[in-house]
This record gives sequence, C-alpha cells and structure tokens, in this order.
Amino acid sequence: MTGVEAQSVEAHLEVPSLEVRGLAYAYPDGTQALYGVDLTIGRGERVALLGPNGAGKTTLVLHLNGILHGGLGEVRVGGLAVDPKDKATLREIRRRVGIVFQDPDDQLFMPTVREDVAFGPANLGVRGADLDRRVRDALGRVGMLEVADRPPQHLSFGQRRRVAVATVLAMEPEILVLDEPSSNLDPASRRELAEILFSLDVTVLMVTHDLPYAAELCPRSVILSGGVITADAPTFDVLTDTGLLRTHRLELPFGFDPTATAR
Ligand SMILES: Nc1ncnc2c1ncn2[C@@H]1O[C@H](COP(=O)(O)OP(=O)(O)OP(=O)(O)O)[C@@H](O)[C@H]1O
Repeated sequence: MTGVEAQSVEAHLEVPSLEVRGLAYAYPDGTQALYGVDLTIGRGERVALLGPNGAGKTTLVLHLNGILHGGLGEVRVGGLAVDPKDKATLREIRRRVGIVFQDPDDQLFMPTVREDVAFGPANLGVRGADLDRRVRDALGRVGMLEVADRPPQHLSFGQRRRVAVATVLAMEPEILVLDEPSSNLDPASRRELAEILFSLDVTVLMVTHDLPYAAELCPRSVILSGGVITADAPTFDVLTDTGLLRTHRLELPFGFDPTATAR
C-alpha cells in the first residue's frame, strides 16, 4: 500500500457513521419537534437514544434516511449528506441506514422469511450466490436460519422481530437503528435479542425506554428531551445521575442496579 492509499484508508476510517449538525424541524402543523440537534456517532459505537414521550426521538430517526426533511441543519451517514433531491444518494443512504421499526409487521410482507430478507438486497441488484450468501448470513446472525422457508406471519412476535433485524442486516448497513427493540418481548426473547445485538459488528443507535437494555448494550447514552440533546455521556454516568433521570422522566425499574449491569 502506498503512503497516499494508507492515508485515504485512514481518512475513511475516521469518517463517523453518523453526523447530525444543527438539525431543527417543525411538522407541517407548526409543531416544533427538534430545535438544533448535534450528534456524532463513530464507527462501531453502540449508542442508546433515551428521552420521554414526545421528546423528538422518532422525528430524529426519520431524518437519518431522509423520510423527514425540509428543516434546518445537516445529516451525514458515513460522510454522505442526506439530500432528498438527490435520488441516487438517497437510495445509498437508505441502504446505509437500516431502521428496525418497533412493529416487525411493518417490514415483513413476503410469503417466506427468505424472500423478506432477500427483498432489500435484490432491489439493489444483488443476485445469485451473493444474494444467497447475504440471506444466509443475515438469518444466521439472528439465529433464524431454520425458519427461512416459513411464512413470517406463522412466527412468534420475538422471531418476527429477529427476522426484521435480518432484513436490515442483509443490506449491510453502515448503521443499525432500532426503535424500542425490547418492547413486547418476553424475558427470554428479550435476553436472546440482547445477545444477538451485542454480537453484531455494526454501529448501533437504539431508541429505548428500557434503561437496563441501554445499560447492557450501549456504552454511551444520549438523552433527547424537548427537541434538544440534554445529555451525552457514558451510560453508566447517565443511569447513576438520579437528578438527570428525574428531570427527563426516565425511571429505572425497581431493584435495578446500573453498577452491576454494564458489560
Ligand atoms: N406527524 C406529526 N405532526 C405533528 N406533530 C407531530 C407529528 N409526529 C410527531 N409530532 C410531534 O413532534 C414531537 C416529537 O414527537 P416524536 O414522535 O418524535 O417523539 P418521541 O420522542 O419519538 O416520542 P415517543 O417516546 O412517545 O415515541 C411531539 O410533540 C409530537 O406530538
């Protein structure tokens, strides 16, 4: 490798997975949801996005792949600016930002699990052995290979959520965004999904009200409250700051000890 090539590889590695600068947004009815959000997430980081109901978390997430746009500020994914007017770039951004929505049924609609997981990459033009490899790899990573030929609607809720994660992994995203990944899971499924998420080698932004899940999976937590970021710190520091938690309507479950949980 020449010196110039080495420099360019190094520069690439330094590009954060996500950069949000001065993002402000009001819905068409005038509701101001974001007031100027700044957030940088480095490659391979796992970050929890915490905050009370109505804080602007979903609004922020919907800006990451250009579903919402038109406010002020800038969003970059792996260095690429989200620009809704540039359709080719937007397609690439939507590949890079894999959003796992709260309800898996919002993203599973094909006759079989395999077809659901293949759908995204096939749309990008991936075919043949490469497509098979992606499907196998994504399903393997969430432990769902054995249900590949079943209809998604015959699976349990927890299995469907794992398959929803696989549909996004098959796109080989730059950043995996999870909206309330632990909601509606029984304790065993919740724990199994945590193991899966922990094992993934990908940048993660996890929106959650489940503070123990944040403690277990995300070394860093950001609190969004009233459309602004009010804390950005190691999760342990956030969860042991009782004043901060109270101010932002965040509550630890009874008996949960953050000092005993962080990995
Ligand atoms: N389509 C919409 N039109 C107008 N206002 C909206 C719309 N969607 C959300 N809002 C408002 O924007 C603000 C932020 O909402 P958002 O859904 O982003 O919050 P959130 O942090 O995701 O909340 P939750 O934890 O309840 O999911 C709230 O005041 C909400 O009422």
